[in-house]
Amino acid sequence: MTDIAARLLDGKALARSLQNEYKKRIATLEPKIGRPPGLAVLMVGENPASAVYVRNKERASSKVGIASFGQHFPVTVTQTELEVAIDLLNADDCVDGILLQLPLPSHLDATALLYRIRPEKDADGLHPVNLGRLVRSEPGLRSCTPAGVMRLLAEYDIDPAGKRALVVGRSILVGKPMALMLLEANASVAIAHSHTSASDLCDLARKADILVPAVGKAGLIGPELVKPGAVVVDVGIVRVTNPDGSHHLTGDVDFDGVSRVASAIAPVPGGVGPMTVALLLENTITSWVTSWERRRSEAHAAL
Ligand SMILES: NC(=O)C1=CN([C@@H]2O[C@H](COP(=O)(O)OP(=O)(O)OC[C@H]3O[C@@H](n4cnc5c(N)ncnc54)[C@H](OP(=O)(O)O)[C@@H]3O)[C@@H](O)[C@H]2O)C=CC1
Ligand SMILES: Nc1nc(=O)c2c([nH]1)NC[C@@H]1CN(c3ccc(C(=O)N[C@@H](CCC(=O)O)C(=O)O)cc3)C=[N+]21
Repeated sequence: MTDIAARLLDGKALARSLQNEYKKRIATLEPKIGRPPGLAVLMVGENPASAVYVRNKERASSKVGIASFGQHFPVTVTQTELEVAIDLLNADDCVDGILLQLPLPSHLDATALLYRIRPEKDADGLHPVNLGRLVRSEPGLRSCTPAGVMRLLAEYDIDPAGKRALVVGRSILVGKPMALMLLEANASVAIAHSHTSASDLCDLARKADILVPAVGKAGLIGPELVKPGAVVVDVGIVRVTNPDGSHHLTGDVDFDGVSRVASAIAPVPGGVGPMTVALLLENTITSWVTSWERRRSEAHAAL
């Protein structure tokens, strides 16, 4: 095996510097706008990956000066109760971003709820209007995780143009928008999923210059699936129970093995996760500024 010491794609450090920029931007604009940006997170029940996300989001929001409007519902919450919560947040002028934590318990219709969020407040970029804009390569609010991956690649001067990319996973939250963003950046993109045979996954992965696993299965990607010199961006988040009952987070990638083959690797934790949080803050700030500009131009038009 070629022994290459892979570069670490340090999402944690990049997210920290982005947060410092956001903090300055908010401090400059808040006196003009007259209120801080507001982000509302709706979470239902207990999900370990969501709990990590919610905790990190709240910490980062308070650090940069975004007001949090978190609401945590029990698993027994009804569709109507969530609809009412979304309607109130849609109408609340202090709320710029609304995020509905996924997955939801199976008695709830996640799609209907995502469609109910006003597209201008869709901090997660999951409303069909925003997904449609992405398909068309138009500006709009974009899914935070794939947008975070693209920002991380750019930071390390990794240009997907002309490269072969493989995205493993095809969810609306990560896999599909990830593939579209890599395509927009002129990569030749393939997508693998649960119906892809093990041998096809192996063939596709070993050809990929950029490999983005987004599945949630620890150890799915070992060194035998990685082209020497490839860039590997691990999106998966898996909570593993240690023998002593404590927990740690890992991704889809066998980090030790793959980092000997890849030229660059984004680890879990410390890679894509913090970038997701950063891009969520960025989307919220974008909505805050856009809604202020819209209101200002409406006020001018009324004069
Ligand atoms: N780092 C971060 O910021 C974030 C991390 N995550 C993590 O990323 C992972 C994926 O999240 P999400 O997309 O929401 O999850 P989903 O469960 O919605 O999607 C998983 C995808 O993986 C595919 N899949 C399942 N098993 C295999 C397999 N053996 N081989 C190839 N593909 C497979 C599924 O295929 P099919 O469509 O056929 O079912 C599906 O498309 C999770 O671990 C999640 O916690 C999620 C969001 C943000
Ligand atoms: N509508 C919706 N949008 C999401 O984006 C979404 C979601 N639902 N449901 C759950 C998943 C999971 N997810 C994570 C984001 C960041 C970290 C994160 O900050 N990870 C740190 C963890 C550090 C620590 O250990 O605290 C890291 O990887 O370094 C984790 C998980 C977003 N998700």
